[in-house]
Amino acid sequence: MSDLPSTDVVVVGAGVVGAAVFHELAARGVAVTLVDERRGGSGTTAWCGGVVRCYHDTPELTDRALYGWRYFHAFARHTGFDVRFHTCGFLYWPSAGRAPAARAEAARIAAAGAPARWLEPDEVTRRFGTLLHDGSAGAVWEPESGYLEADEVTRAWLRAGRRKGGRLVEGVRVHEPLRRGGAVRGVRTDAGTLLAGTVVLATGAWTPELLTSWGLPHDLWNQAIQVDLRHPATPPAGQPAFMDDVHQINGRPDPDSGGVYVGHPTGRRCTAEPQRVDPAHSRLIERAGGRRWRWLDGGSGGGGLRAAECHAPGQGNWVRPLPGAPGVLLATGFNGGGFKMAPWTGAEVARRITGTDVPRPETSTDAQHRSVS
Ligand SMILES: NCCCC(=O)O
Repeated sequence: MSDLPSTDVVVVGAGVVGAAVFHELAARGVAVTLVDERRGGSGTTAWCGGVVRCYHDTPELTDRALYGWRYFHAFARHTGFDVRFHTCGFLYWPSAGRAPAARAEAARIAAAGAPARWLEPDEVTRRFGTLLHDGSAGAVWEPESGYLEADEVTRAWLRAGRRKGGRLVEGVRVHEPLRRGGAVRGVRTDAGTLLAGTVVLATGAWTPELLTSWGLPHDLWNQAIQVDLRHPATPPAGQPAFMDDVHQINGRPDPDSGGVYVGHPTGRRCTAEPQRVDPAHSRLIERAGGRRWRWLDGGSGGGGLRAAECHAPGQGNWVRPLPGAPGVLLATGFNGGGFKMAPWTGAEVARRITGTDVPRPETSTDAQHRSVS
């Protein structure tokens, strides 16, 4: 007996990744049900900075991110809903010794149709010098990258997925897998059983404890992330989103408040529950960030976020079957970068379930994106 209507695919977790998978499957005519114990988008996604950039240290991850970059630039065409892509630009400083590889990867990104190029140190200083303390290293510059509001994107995917026939079940907890003949064929929930051909776990930071409670071995873990909202004395005009492997900081502007989000890795393992901002870590953020950005000298703090990210070994990005649990697909372990990978994840899950490739998303402005400003 099924207490919720049976479905081809049940997706567990209505964060940004689960919502992307839900929409992609529904758009492709798959009967899909998305279940979350909370309102969709109200978990870790509610705290997500929504940065979308192309550059990564490996071509495989860059290509996945490029897929997302193109998709987000054509979000309305894919979903029917308009969500603004804030193209504040993205600046990436590689760690010492990686500059030649970063320069080559920027050229590869540009050849793939997304504006990106290597800026020599004097050009970094010329463009961003009023903002910088340390502009001495070269950097990758992506003028058409930036961020989207993750909660808006998630709710748009959920609405679009429902309009395309997907079923969204919020406020219902998934307890355990339903096993039939050696495979997982659904889940038991607060609302009864839900039979499904495939179970997709898009459970983010809840994945490690979920798998442990299901008795399934895994090597995923959660790491605490802290990102502070800083309010410079003078709002920094022209502030790009950034990732800095020299000083170990990342962030993006927040025009609504005139501030800038700045994060610095905590390196600490944690449970899935959101935490309060740790003032000791805020001091580390201020110190590390102040080595790069001049505006961190003055100004004030304005809160921030401290939450858990699900990490996987190696380069992460686990969109794959779960060993020992036929019928289960994992879509997690993005090591903090799940937002920009969500479109690729939706396409990859759809490919694995339907056995067909998903065409690369084209933006209406692909051609004009070939030249770098
Ligand atoms: N956790 C923030 C990472 C952002 C990014 O990967 O671009």
